[in-house]
Amino acid sequence: AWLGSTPQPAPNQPPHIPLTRLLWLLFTDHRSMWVKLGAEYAPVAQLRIPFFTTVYFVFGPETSQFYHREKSLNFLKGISRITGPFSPDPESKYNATRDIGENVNRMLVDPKLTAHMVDEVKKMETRWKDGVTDDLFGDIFSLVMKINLRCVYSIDSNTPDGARILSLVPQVDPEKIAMSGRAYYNRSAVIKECAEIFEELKSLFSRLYYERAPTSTPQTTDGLVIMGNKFRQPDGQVDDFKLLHLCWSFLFAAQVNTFANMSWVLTRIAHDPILAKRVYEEQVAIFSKRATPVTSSASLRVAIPTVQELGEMHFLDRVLVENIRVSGPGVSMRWVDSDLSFGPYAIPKDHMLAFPHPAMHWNERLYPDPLTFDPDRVTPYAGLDGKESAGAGEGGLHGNYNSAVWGLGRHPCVGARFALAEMKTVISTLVRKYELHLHGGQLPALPFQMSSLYKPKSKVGVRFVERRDT
Ligand code: HEM
Repeated sequence: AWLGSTPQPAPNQPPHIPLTRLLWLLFTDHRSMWVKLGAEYAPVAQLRIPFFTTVYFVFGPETSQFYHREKSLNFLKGISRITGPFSPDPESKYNATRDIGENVNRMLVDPKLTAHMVDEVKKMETRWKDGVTDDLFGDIFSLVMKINLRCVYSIDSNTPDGARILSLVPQVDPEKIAMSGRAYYNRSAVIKECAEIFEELKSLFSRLYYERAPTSTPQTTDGLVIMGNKFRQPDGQVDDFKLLHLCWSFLFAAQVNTFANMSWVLTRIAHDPILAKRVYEEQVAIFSKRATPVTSSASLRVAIPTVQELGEMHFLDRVLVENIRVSGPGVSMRWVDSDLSFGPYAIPKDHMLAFPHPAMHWNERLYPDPLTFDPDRVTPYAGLDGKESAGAGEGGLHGNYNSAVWGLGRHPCVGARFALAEMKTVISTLVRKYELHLHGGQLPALPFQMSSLYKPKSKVGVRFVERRDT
């Protein structure tokens, strides 16, 4: 009955989306699915998903402030309904968000941060044969994980422990698991495998902590030691579960979108010579402003950007953010903790409430020609309802309720500044040294995915041709 029929909603209940309608759009036109459903059902609709729950959807910019600011919408419970069984903490008892923010934002004042990142880029380059990678997204995936382990937890991926962590973490990447068929038809086996990996990771992280803690000073910048100290219990032992949970949540949160966005932007640069020229020219302009200007091609190829210089890369900023907007098919989820209303509609507690990003980010009245990548776009502060965006005038990454690329309101991305620093350092380093050429010349096709940023189905090859002295 759930598949075929559309129940009549109670008077104050929003309309039902027939599951067949959603499935039809999914298979025939997944890119415009949320935009079409938004056009048909905005502002609120419900969908009964067999064996799961009823999900209420709010669509578009008119609902953005309500969704992002409402106190009784539970972010952690929302995530844990999807990925919880495959996480170290199925009941989401420990909220690692604040600790993650504290950990990564502290790194931004480390003067060696960008040098460490550039060093990891160099190691990646040595693995390319004749400057060619046939799997850009794969290479960037491991680059980002290596940078994050090294910069935040001082774990070198070339050590046996680092290499082991690097091989284990992708196996418990909840996004990958949620997109794999096995998570549904062989659920208990997948949960058991995850639990075994979490046990091994827990011992690894705690052992590294105990090895380092005795010789560390109060000024240490080693995030693993700082966090371990924080989780020290009165008996001197570290709460190793919290340490594991934090390390895993951080590695996952810092990985999925950062690596995908960095890879997409490099792919676009390799595909579009005009974009490549604009990105490169901004780099030239920024480095020529140094007290000792970096002007020769040879010195430009090896210069290491400072965090302050990264902040001046405004064009690259717009490229990165525009790419998240275009490449994000994802749906944000919250658990409804207490009964809510939106306009005439009642949204009962103990259900899921979802905000499909495309219904706002690909809304053509807000973003004309929405699927076209255009870094010169300006996102209006006033919504389609004519009302000013809640954050109007505040500025910052989370100030405009028409743009949720970095999250908004009660749950903004705590790693946004770190992610930008990392993406800009890597892209700046590669673009100053190389001209990029995309194999086949075509942007990769986009498969159906529920992930927050698309990952292409097939591998993306890029040739990095070293720039010559001019
Ligand atoms: C391109 C890279 C990134 C993008 C596009 C991105 C995007 C987002 C978005 C849209 C949200 C809000 C989700 C929602 O409302 O449901 C979010 C939350 C979050 N992000 Fe990011 N993120 C990125 C990188 C990072 C990094 C590098 C870290 C950590 C180092 C991080 C940590 C987090 C955390 C912990 C939250 C949850 C915040 C909370 O509990 O309120 N993110 N991110």
